[in-house]
Amino acid sequence: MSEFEQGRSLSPRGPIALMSRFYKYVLPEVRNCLHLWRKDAEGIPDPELRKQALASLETKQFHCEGGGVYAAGNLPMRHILIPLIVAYQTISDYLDNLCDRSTSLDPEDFRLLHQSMLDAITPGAEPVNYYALRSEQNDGGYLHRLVLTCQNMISRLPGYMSAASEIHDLAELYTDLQVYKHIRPELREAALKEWWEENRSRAPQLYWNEFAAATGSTLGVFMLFLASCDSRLTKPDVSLIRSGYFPHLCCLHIMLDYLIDQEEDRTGGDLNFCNYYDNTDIMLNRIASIVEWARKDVRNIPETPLHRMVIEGLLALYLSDPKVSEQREVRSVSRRLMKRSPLTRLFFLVNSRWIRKHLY
Ligand SMILES: CC(C)=CCC/C(C)=C/CC/C(C)=C/CC/C(C)=C/CC/C(C)=C/CC/C(C)=C/CC/C(C)=C/COP(=O)(O)OP(=O)(O)O
Repeated sequence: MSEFEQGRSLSPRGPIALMSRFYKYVLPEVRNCLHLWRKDAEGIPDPELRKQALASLETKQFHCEGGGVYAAGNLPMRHILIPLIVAYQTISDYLDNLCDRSTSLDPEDFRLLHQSMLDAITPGAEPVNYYALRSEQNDGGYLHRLVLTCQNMISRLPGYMSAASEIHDLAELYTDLQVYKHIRPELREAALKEWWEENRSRAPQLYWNEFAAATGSTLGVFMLFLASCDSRLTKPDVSLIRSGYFPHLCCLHIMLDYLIDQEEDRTGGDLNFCNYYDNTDIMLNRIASIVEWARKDVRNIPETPLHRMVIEGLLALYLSDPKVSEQREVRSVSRRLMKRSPLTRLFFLVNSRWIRKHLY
């Protein structure tokens, strides 16, 4: 009987164990997957699709590397989790680029593109022409291969059927966000607020911009992939895990992502969910509250130490980004958020800096 079947935890208990798994297994294996997708993307016939696919792999590599942390939660299953997380995150990053750089502002086009993410997590779903509503269409099968890779990996997760509907729900929220976030700029805020009105009972403590941020994180889905490695996973387990991640931990993740892009987005006139507070102090207090809510939520799910480390890791990873020191206001928010940081966070901070300096 395996360690897993005996019910013993496979999850790292502390930051040193987590980082050693990250360096030894996760980082090299994620990079290997990314290398294979890069080779694949180089063969995309349409020059614009090729450019966006390669750009997403180039500039958003850390999304897959960070997401790969979930494979450290079950090393024996990493041969499934890593290709799955990399393929799913790569679809999301590629489509985000296509929507951002799109000449069309057509919500139906964005929805059809993102149907690929829903198909990726639906075993047996038949891929369609996701580019049917735009002019660039010939990716040589790149997006289909990403979708089929996810489906193939998911079919090897023994507990997946218990998690499927919650994963679908999170992916659908992500899809809605990507549609509303990319339509005509003057319609975006109203569309996002209307959507929040319909969904606000899911996140009663969050404002509309924070709810929208929460839906933009892929971490709830990754955590449910990890949980699906357990053949004994039940639907009540899945609900518990989902509410440990969504909305607060997911919200924290994307608010940090937007925080560090604040000035860039302000200059470019891009929507940024951190720009909807009356002043910096209010934003800081909201983020600090979200950290506390996320900490409280993960206390209710098994393997709490791993999720606590994810919270500390997110703060460390994002707030150590070189973009922080280039923005006066963000630097000050970051300093205040990092005040009285626990040792675990400082340890992840040193590691994040080290990785950026030596492994990039
Ligand atoms: C450098 C490195 C990888 C270090 C990590 C090492 C480390 C310290 C590990 C241990 C600590 C730990 C547990 C860390 C947490 C890691 C983690 C879980 C990271 C998350 C990575 C991830 C999945 C990122 C994805 C982010 C995401 C989904 C972004 C898209 C969301 C979104 C809506 C973005 C905004 O889009 P847009 O406005 O269009 O802007 P851009 O196009 O510019 O993005």
